[in-house]
Amino acid sequence: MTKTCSPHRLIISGLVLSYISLTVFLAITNDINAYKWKLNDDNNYWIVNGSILRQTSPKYRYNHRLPLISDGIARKNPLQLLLLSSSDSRKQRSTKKVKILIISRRNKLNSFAKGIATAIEANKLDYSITVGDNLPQYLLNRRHFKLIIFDSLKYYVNLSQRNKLAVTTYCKEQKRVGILVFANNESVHHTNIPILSSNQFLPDVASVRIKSPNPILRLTRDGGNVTHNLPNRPWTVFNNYTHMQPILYINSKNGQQYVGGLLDDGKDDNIKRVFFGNCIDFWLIRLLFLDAIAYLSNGVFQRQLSRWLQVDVDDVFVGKKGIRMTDEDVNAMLKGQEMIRKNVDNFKFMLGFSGHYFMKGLPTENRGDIALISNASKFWWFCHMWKHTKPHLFQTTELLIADMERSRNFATRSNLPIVPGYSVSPHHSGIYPAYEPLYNAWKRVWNITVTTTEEYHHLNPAHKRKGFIHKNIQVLPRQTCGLFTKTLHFKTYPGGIKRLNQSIFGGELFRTLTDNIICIFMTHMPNYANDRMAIYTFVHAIDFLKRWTNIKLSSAPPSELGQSYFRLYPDEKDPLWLNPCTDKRHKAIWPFVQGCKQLPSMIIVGPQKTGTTALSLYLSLHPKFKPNKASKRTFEEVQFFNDNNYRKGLKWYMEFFPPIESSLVEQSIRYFEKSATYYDRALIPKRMNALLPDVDVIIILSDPVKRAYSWYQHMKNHSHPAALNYSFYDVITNKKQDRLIKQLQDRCIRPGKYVIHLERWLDYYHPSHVIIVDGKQLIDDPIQVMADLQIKLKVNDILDYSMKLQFDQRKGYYCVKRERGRNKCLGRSKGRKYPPMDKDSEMYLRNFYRPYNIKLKEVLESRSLAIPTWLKEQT
Ligand SMILES: Nc1ncnc2c1ncn2[C@@H]1O[C@H](COP(=O)(O)OS(=O)(=O)O)[C@@H](OP(=O)(O)O)[C@H]1O
Repeated sequence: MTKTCSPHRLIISGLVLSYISLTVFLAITNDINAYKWKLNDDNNYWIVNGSILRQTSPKYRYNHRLPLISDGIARKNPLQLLLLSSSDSRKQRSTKKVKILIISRRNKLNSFAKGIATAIEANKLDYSITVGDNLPQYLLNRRHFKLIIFDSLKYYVNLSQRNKLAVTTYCKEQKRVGILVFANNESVHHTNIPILSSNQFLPDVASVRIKSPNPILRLTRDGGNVTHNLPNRPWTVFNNYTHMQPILYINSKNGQQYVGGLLDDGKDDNIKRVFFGNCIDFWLIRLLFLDAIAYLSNGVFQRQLSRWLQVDVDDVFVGKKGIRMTDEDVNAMLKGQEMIRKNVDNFKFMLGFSGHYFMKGLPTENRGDIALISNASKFWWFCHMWKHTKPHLFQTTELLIADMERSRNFATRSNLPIVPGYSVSPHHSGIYPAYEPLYNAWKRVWNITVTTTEEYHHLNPAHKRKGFIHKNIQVLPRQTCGLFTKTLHFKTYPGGIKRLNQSIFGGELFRTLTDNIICIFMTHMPNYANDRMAIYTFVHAIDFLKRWTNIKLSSAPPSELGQSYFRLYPDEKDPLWLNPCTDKRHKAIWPFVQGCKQLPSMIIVGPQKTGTTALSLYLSLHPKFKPNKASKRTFEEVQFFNDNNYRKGLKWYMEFFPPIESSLVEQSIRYFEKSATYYDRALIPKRMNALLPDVDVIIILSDPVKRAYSWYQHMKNHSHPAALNYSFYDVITNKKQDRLIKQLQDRCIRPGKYVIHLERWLDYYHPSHVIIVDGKQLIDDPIQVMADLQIKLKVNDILDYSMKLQFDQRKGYYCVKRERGRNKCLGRSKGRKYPPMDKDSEMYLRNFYRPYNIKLKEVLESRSLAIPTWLKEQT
């Protein structure tokens, strides 16, 4: 959990004044004004609701009757009910395939368009982005956009007739697709949209105010005049409009009022539009943006108003003497908690403890430890490591378990009300990248079902953090509130208190609270001691949120949050294993770094029955190529990226590629594996690319008709009941719903729809990493295939395979030459003898595959990939 921020020393008095004035200026509730924050080290007393609170040391007492947090809380909590019944959650699910289209004036990567994209992503919605040169062509056949955003007002009003027609036709035909337009420091004097004109209004802005009520307001609430954190860019104001209504007013310093946001409710042409006169980096526009996208998409992109808040206070006993909590700090924390509870139903701080450090501070701080235990029932508690040791550093799982058991004994002795099933790990160690012993020990000692991390997929960017489930433990994304273990005093806050206030009052923290339905923050004990910055931060952030939004905040036990999170985002359940060696932070919390440098650099992905075993054998004859270690557990193939093995985690895969002796490393030996089922499984290109983005993907394409028949024969040989009882023709043409026949039919036919699967691979791999091998040529002339393949694999020492392979009359295939005796051929299950395919089946399948093959040739051609001879002949 420890993160360091190097604090800057600033002059405290000015800061104090500025932050007090800001607080007062924002007219935050009486409670907050009454609460006295500790502003410097000398001023360490507290005023709550007007009176100084200095509680005498509470007696250290054990309360044996303190219960575990019971299901009762969960039952009372509205979360589950709401998520089950909410139309918002249904919409969340249904937005999976629908998207927002951003049409950008300049290029896709300009920072303004990126800002819009980030806001969309942070709200877990999908988008596409185009530069919009040829909109009719772009919009053709793309029916999934429910909203169009222009990042430039000027570009929008000056669209060519052709592009404009394409956009308006699309909006009308796709039924009620709205348009959102941002002015980005631009004025529009002569516009070909008669109802709108604007001129430039330079930055003399005193305040901004929402027009309330107005039809788009839902999440946003009119909080009054905004005078802080105003945008640096000049406003575009709209000065001549008809049939539209203002939604945002700008007040200049000389007292004039202008319109900075407009709504066209679509009465004229059935297309709703919203215009913003400034950019999304102004917090109020970003907030209104969320309402605008909901309004303009007729609710498709509307998100629920409920949010769930969890604030973890990690390491409550861990900390150097002098920065730990005193009993007064504990009282202040309880008071702060009371304030938060007024706005957040069921809220309690969630305290994480490492028992070893209990009572190891200064005398006043030890009284703080006692106060925490005495008030244990007023908080939620979660277990942590006994000495705060990173789990991946334990030598054995037994030692890890023993450490956790010590923690559990401490909790039992101290009667801590442990929240069921929740824990976190020091420095995120073992959660991601997943360290299996941690998952196993957690299950065994604490029956953990939920944890959190900031590290999945990476720490940054924060808005892309996701959740996943591993070994039945739900891992939820955790957010940052801007406070770290070493953030102790306002005066040394990095960037000064101004920076913290910016984050609270509309900035990063405010965005995090508005964007995330479930917000889990990690703070640390010293944030509640010293200047008590955490209380300041959360009380103000929540108050500001209440003032400017209609969001309803509640808290619920983590087990509830876990279930709800994956109900909202079922797509996130499956983890994605990335290479820990490519992220400095991950590398530091992963004990097997040697292994992650040692993964395959080429993979034969299939499809099945195209000659994958033969190709794998040929590759292994090359002195530079090494196949994965054989394993009895997996027979011939590793199949890591398929569901069952993938769930075993990365370490499991790495064991197939043991470290190569150093002499061989110098010769740059390359590992490879072949798993023929990879080719046609939907999730595999994504999973493989996440772990092995630079791997060479080798795909063998043979005539799909013959491939289908080969599979049928294979299954017959394995006594599949449908293959034994039905002819090939019956199986491939069967329309009945018999499960076994359907299953066999599917495996005969589906992999051969090559183009469908290939396009998925090409979504994740550049064609320069995709190598197509002609399956027929692999049978007829493997020596030439291997010569070409070595060139594609950029091998320096080309092996002449005529030295290694020769045709074997008995087998009817090429086999490996041996110095003495018979050739080494593949086993009986490869190159089987079976009767030729019947004509009806062949004709049926030829017709069936024709359109797929035509498309396959087009795709291969368009990516300059090799076209197999059999495909050229058939199309
Ligand atoms: N040298 C050599 N020896 C034997 N067989 C060869 C060889 N080269 C290619 N083939 C063709 O490979 C087919 C088996 O394909 P796979 O190895 O990909 O099958 S599997 O998916 O791994 O089960 C196999 O299919 P069947 O003829 O149906 O057995 C062969 O057509």
